[in-house]
Amino acid sequence: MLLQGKTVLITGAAHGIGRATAIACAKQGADVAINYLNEPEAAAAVVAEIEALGKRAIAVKGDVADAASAPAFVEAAVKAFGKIDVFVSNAGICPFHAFLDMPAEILERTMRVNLHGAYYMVQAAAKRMQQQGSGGAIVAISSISALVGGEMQTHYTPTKAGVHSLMQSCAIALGRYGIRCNSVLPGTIATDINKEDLADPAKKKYMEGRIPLGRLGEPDDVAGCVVFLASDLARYVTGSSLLVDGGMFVNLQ
Ligand SMILES: NC(=O)C1=CN([C@@H]2O[C@H](COP(=O)(O)OP(=O)(O)OC[C@H]3O[C@@H](n4cnc5c(N)ncnc54)[C@H](O)[C@@H]3O)[C@@H](O)[C@H]2O)C=CC1
Ligand SMILES: C[C@H](O)[C@@H]1OC(=O)[C@H](O)[C@@H]1O
Repeated sequence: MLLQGKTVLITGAAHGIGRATAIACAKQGADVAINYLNEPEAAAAVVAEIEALGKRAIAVKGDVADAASAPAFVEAAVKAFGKIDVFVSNAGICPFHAFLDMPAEILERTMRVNLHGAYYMVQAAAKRMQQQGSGGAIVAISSISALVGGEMQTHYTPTKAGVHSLMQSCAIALGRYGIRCNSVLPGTIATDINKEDLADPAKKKYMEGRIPLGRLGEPDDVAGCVVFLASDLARYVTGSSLLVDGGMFVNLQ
């Protein structure tokens, strides 16, 4: 088991990639604390699924855009499990919208959730890891969108570039404490975040056609890569990023 005896915290883990990662970590022996925004039933179902695997789990409500939610999440996990070993910053939104008439509130909310939220959470987790004195692993879910643009994502892609950059800088700031920081860059993974966008069959077919492996990603495709970066198999990996996109990025022609 790659995470036996570890405590893992994951933001935005009631659904999608966060949920799959929470369950994958438990399957590898971890106790798991999940943060959720406003889906108490879905969060409770994740907790139940982890407990059925014989591991401990808690769900903590909080909006990652609220700076106070970060220390509250970390404290709740420490109270339940005594320590934290791995932190996964996953919560994110992508309300597709055109650039020229982008409402300020959509821009600002996207920045606050995706970038400020990641910053507050990673900082709170790192503080605790530094106090514990036994290192740790931080993995942030960035995106292929850190590297390429999106017409309806002008507010979103900069946040994902920011998260990727945050991990690079944190790798330097936290390396002396044995805390590794890496990012995962998913391509197009079928989840609630893009359900509406991919409901258009032409758009879905176009996206699939751009992927050499021939299919959209599934949350579990990303979860396995997070487990790897969180585990001691990746003990000399920090400041790095892992594209998990079925080859979409390299498919020019
Ligand atoms: N699905 C995809 O194609 C890709 C997703 N990503 C990233 O993966 C991460 C997870 O997204 P998915 O699982 O795809 O979508 P999802 O919509 O299934 O999950 C996102 C989760 O974040 C939570 N969340 C949203 N705002 C929050 C807030 N303010 N505080 C706490 N939780 C909040 C939601 O409640 C939800 O449970 C996001 O950061 C997204 O940007 C990156 C690349 C591709
Ligand atoms: C939500 C989009 O389908 C998804 O999000 C990302 O980060 C990828 O770039 C995809 O565009």
